[in-house]
Amino acid sequence: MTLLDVQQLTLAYGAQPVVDRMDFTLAEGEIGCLLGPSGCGKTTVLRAIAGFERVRGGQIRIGDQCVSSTSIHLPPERRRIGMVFQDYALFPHLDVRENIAFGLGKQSAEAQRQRVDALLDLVGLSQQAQRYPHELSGGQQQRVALARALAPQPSLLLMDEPFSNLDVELRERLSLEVRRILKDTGTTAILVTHDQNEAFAVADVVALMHGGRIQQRATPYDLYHRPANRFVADFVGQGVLVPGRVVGDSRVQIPLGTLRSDTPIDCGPMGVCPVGATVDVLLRPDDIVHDDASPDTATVLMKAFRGADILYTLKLDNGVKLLSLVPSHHNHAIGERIGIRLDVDHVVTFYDPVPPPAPANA
Ligand SMILES: Nc1ncnc2c1ncn2[C@@H]1O[C@H](COP(=O)(O)OP(=O)(O)OP(=O)(O)O)[C@@H](O)[C@H]1O
Repeated sequence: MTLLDVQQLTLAYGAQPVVDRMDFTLAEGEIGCLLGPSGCGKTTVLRAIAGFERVRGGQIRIGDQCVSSTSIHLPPERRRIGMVFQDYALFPHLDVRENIAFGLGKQSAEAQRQRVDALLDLVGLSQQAQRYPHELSGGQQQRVALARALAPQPSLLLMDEPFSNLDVELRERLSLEVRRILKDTGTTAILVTHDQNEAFAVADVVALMHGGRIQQRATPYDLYHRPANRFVADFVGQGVLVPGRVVGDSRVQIPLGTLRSDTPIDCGPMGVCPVGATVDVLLRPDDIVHDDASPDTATVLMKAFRGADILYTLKLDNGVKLLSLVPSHHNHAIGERIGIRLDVDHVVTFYDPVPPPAPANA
């Protein structure tokens, strides 16, 4: 069942448009993510769903109720929404147990105690129940904030950059833990972040925003392996675009060989690309495999040590640059030639029509 249905949502601050006719849905129990560069409007969308911003067009439905449209605006406290913010926003004068119990006012003392005990157990803080926020680490404070938001069993949980105040290692651990907690409780949630690793760790489905629009809504896997356009390909993961020539319905030739796509090569308005068309082919660092036995070689231009792997920037003799992720025990010097071969699972091509040359005397 669809729990959140955002249709043709249009938002603006004064005369400044922020979001333009955005569609976004979430099924019950699904975790979505709004991902995108700073200023693309993620937080504004979240605030509109929470009821803190009025919409300029379109509508937002939660369950079977329209909560926002140009004529309807349900106040935030009537939307059954839980929120987790970047700065935790815990009450400093209440201990962990009291913070979590805060939104449970109408329940009996015994029901409250049982609910808080269950949540303390869920977020792994049963031993810290009597502590005050200043006596907790950042990660522990964020878990309290999550437990507090989940306590009244919201129909939808909104999380705005919840991990950005944490160090990288904790961010990774907590994001996996938050996903586990949301799945255990069957909570429908939206995460807002500009960090793709966080988006991939937490979400079932990611909407990548840019210029007030969703560029692609897809699973993390498809966003990486089947980017819909150049912006998505560039924002998500690393990679390079190399020139390719279409040599058949689903085959494209690039400097290191011929790739076979599982779908016909698309030339936009022209439909399936005719033989001879030129396209750009996306090559991810994991598409280029280091292989001493390969007849194809490239020169090491740069290298970035990443612990388990080294990310090499390579140059072919024809000047084309590539990225290759190689286990770090293959430690090559800059300027060295190394053997490489293609190992491409998903062929991603982009076609942009080349404008005809201007007449010489124009
Ligand atoms: N209260 C406001 N008044 C006017 N303009 C605003 C207001 N809040 C945000 N904006 C503008 O609206 C646009 C979208 O802002 P928003 O905070 O939604 O982006 P974001 O994608 O969440 O960015 P970030 O990742 O930096 O938080 C930006 O250009 C921002 O400057």
